[in-house]
Amino acid sequence: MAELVRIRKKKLQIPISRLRSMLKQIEEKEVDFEEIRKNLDFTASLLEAVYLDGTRQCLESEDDLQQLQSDGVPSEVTDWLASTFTQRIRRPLRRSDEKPKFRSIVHAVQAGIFVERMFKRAYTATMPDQPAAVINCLRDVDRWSFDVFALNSGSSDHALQTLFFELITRYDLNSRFKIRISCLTEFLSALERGYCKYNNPYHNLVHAADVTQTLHCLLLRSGLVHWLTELEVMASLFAAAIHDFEHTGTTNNFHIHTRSEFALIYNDRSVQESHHLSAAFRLLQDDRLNIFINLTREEWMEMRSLVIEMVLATDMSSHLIQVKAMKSSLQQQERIDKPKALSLLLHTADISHPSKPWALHSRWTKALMEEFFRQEYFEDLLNPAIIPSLLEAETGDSGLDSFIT
Ligand SMILES: Nc1ncnc2c1ncn2[C@@H]1O[C@@H]2COP(=O)(O)O[C@H]2[C@H]1O
Ligand SMILES: [Zn+2]
Repeated sequence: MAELVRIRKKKLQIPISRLRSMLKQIEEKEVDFEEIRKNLDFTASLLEAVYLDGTRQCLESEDDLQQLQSDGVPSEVTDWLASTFTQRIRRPLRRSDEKPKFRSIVHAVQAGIFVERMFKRAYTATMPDQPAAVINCLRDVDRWSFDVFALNSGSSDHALQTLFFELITRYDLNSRFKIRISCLTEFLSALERGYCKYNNPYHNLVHAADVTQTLHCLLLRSGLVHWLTELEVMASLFAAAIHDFEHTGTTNNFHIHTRSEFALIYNDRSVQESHHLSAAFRLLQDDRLNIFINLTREEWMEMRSLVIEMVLATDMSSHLIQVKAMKSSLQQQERIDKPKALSLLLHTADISHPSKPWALHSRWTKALMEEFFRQEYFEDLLNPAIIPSLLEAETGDSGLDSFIT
């Protein structure tokens, strides 16, 4: 966008200076009509070109919406797609300050040493007291086909703790950031409790573990990990682990339309994502849970900013914008903005299950369908036309509170 503005400004410089020169001629009463005619002609054609260019840009962004529409697709579906994958009714996220770009030579050298150290630790980081089933599962932690459900059963419903612990140890981030094991354990227990708060079939600690492992796999297999500092790897894993913390099992649109407490707090903007971030960072306010207590102020600021950007980008309504921005950066061979690349990677991991082996994908799909159906049930409950009859049929009373627990 900044590039477009720059090109447009440059294009307009010549006609602006010609207009100024004509004004000067008129002011000085030294009018050369032929020159003025030529200058006006030139200025008009340039303005027309800029106008057409602007119109084309607008039409191109409309294309994204049109891609979602096709004959035979019910309007409810296209509406849902548009409200889920675009920000049609919302203002685009405001870009924060210029973000750091890809690394300097010093960072590259540091990263090389870091990755080498990580590979030396592979498969040795598992806690000695872990059950054999867990150790077995973790052997596949670098694979796309990693079975997070098996890890969850093997670890007695502690997939997130187990996986995060394993990855942090493997990348040696606990040493780098002086994270005490007891603090990490306390933090991870609190994190898991938050994921259990609403008893969601899909948005639970297994999903968080899945997304964290998938992000690790993407970083490793794409080689991107070589381009990241330890702080960026830490931020990425942390962002993945917290990205759906205390998810209510309902969508942002549900919050907005029911005028929920969260929608009111976050002014209808990325309602859930804002809450996941806020609630997870709130955990760190307690020193006993603050795994980043030993970071310098600068490290903390960088970490927090990156995590916020990444988690906000998991809002599905920024999907098309993100994909389009990355495509255009790649086409124009621009330098890739690191936080943008990491955000897209986290978003990719978040919606990756359809590309996983069938057994995993079908299990995720069933869980998600179940969650969507529950939401529909709540929607019916909140529909004034349905509430009385439904409540009488189900509970015999007419109080909503006793129903939604
Ligand atoms: N296979 C799928 N089909 C439709 N929606 C999906 C699918 N997988 C994930 N999602 C949605 O994509 C969202 C990505 O962010 P969340 O994990 O918060 O919630 C996820 C689901 O609501
Ligand atoms: Zn998610």
